[in-house]
Amino acid sequence: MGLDGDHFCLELEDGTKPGGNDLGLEKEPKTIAIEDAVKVLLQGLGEDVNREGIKKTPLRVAKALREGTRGYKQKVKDIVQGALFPEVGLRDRVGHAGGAGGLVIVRDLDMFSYCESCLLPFQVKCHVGYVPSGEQVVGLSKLSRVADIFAKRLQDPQRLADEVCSALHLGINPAGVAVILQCWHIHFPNLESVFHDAKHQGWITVLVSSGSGVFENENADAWCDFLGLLKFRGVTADRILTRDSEKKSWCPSYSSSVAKGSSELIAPNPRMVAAIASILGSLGEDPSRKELLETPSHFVRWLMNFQNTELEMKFNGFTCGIKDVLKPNGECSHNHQQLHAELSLSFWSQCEHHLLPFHGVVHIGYMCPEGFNPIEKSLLQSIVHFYGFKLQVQERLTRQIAETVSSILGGDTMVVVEANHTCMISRGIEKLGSNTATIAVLGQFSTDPAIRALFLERIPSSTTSGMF
Ligand SMILES: Nc1nc2c(ncn2[C@@H]2O[C@H](COP(=O)(O)OP(=O)(O)OP(=O)(O)O)[C@@H](O)[C@H]2O)c(=O)[nH]1
Ligand SMILES: [Zn+2]
Repeated sequence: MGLDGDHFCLELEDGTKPGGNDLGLEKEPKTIAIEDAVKVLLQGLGEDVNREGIKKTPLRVAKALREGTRGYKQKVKDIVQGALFPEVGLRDRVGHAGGAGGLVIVRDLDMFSYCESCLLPFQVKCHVGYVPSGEQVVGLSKLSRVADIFAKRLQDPQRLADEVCSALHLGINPAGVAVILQCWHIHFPNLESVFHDAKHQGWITVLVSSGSGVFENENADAWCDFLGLLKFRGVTADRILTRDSEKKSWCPSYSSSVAKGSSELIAPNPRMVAAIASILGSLGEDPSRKELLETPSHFVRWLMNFQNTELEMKFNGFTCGIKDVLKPNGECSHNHQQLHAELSLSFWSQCEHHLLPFHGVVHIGYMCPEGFNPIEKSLLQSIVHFYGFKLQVQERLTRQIAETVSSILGGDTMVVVEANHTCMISRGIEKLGSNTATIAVLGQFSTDPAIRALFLERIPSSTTSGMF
C-alpha cells in the first residue's frame, strides 16, 4: 500500500497541531513552579534530572497534574446554562414521564480523579440519575461534563458523589438527583512488605452514593428504580458504603502509614514534602486543608519505594542467595531440558515519564535440565520486585528480568510482562481498560517458535479488571 505524505500530516480538523494547545500551559508560572518541584522530587529519589529518559519528566508531570485538576477552573453554570430544553410530561394520564417525573439515567461514565490522601489517580465509573421537573430536561452529555468538573480535582469518593449531586441539583433544578460511583484505587505496597506478603493483587474498591430531592432519603422508592437498572453492573444497595462507615480505609496510604503509627516510619524527606505542598498550592488547592495535611508525606512515602539506593541493598540481599539455585532432585538426568513456567508474579513500578504507577504481572519461562528442581518462586519474585521498584519503562523492566534470570540459569529464558499504565488511562489519551504486554526472549526461546508458543499457551487469560 502506498502512503503519500498526506498520511503523515498531523494537522487536526480545526487546523491546530497536536499538542499545540499546550504551548500556553507550558509557559505559565504555575506549570514552571510544578516543574521545579518535580525536579526536587527526582533529586530526592537520587535521580539525575538530566538523564535522557527523565529530562522531560518535570514538564510531563506538571502538564498531567494541571490537566488532571482542571476542574478547579471550570464552572457548572457555564456547562448547564443553555443546555436545558423543554420536554413535556404525560398529558391527562396518571404516571410520570418525560420532563415531568420520568427517571433519566446515564450509566457507565468512565472518569479519573486524584486521591486527595495520596495524590495517585483513582478510576471512577459514574452512574447519574435524575427525575426531571418543570417540563424541562438537560442535554445528556452535560451530566458527564458536570461530573468531570468535580472528578478533575483532588477528591475522596464520597465528596465527589456529593459534589456532583448537589451541582446537578442546583444546575437543573429537578425533582431529585442520584449519583452512584464505583471507584478503584491502586494498592499501596511498599518495598519491605511485598517481600513478605503477596496479597496486594487487584484493586481497592468502594461504592458510594449521594441523593437529593426525591432521592434524599436512602430508602425512597426512587432508589429502587435507579438501582434496579444498575444491578447488572454489580451495583446493589447492600454494597454501597454507608456514610458513617470508615471512609479513611479507602485510601491505602492511611493503612500503610497512619494506622501503623507514624513513629514506626522514617520521616519523609522535608524538601520533598515541601515540594509536594507547593504543587498542591500551584494546582489551586489549599495545602492546609485538613484532608490534605498528610498528602505530601503519603506521596513521598509512595515515591521513595522507587529510590535507587534502597534497591541496591535489597539486590545485595538476593544476589547472596543466588548460588546453587538449581538443586538436583536426585532423579537421573539424561541431559534433557524441560520448560518451566512461573506465572503471574505481581509487580509495581513507577513510569519514569509521568511519575505514575504501572503495575501488573510477570510470567517467566526457562529451560531447566531434567534431574533438577525448578528455581524457587520467591527468588524469581525478588528479582521482579527488584527491577519493578524503580523509575522504569516496561520494555526495560522486561529485558532486565530476562537478563538476570538468564544469567543465573545460563541462557534460555522468556519473560512476558502484562501491565496497566496509569499514564495511559488517567491522562493524555485516556485509554481506559488498555493493557500493555512486552516480551523478551533469550537463547533457545529466540530461535524456537514452538517453545515460545508452548510457554505462551500456559499464560492465563489476562485478569486486569473485575472488581465489583
Ligand atoms: N515505550 C514506553 N512508553 C511509555 C512507557 N510509559 C509511558 N510511556 C510513553 O511515554 C511517552 C511520553 O511521551 P511525550 O510525548 O514526551 O509525553 P506526553 O505529551 O505526556 O505524551 P502523551 O502520553 O501522548 O500525552 C508517551 O507516549 C507514553 O505513553 C513505557 O513503559 N514504555
Ligand atoms: Zn489514595
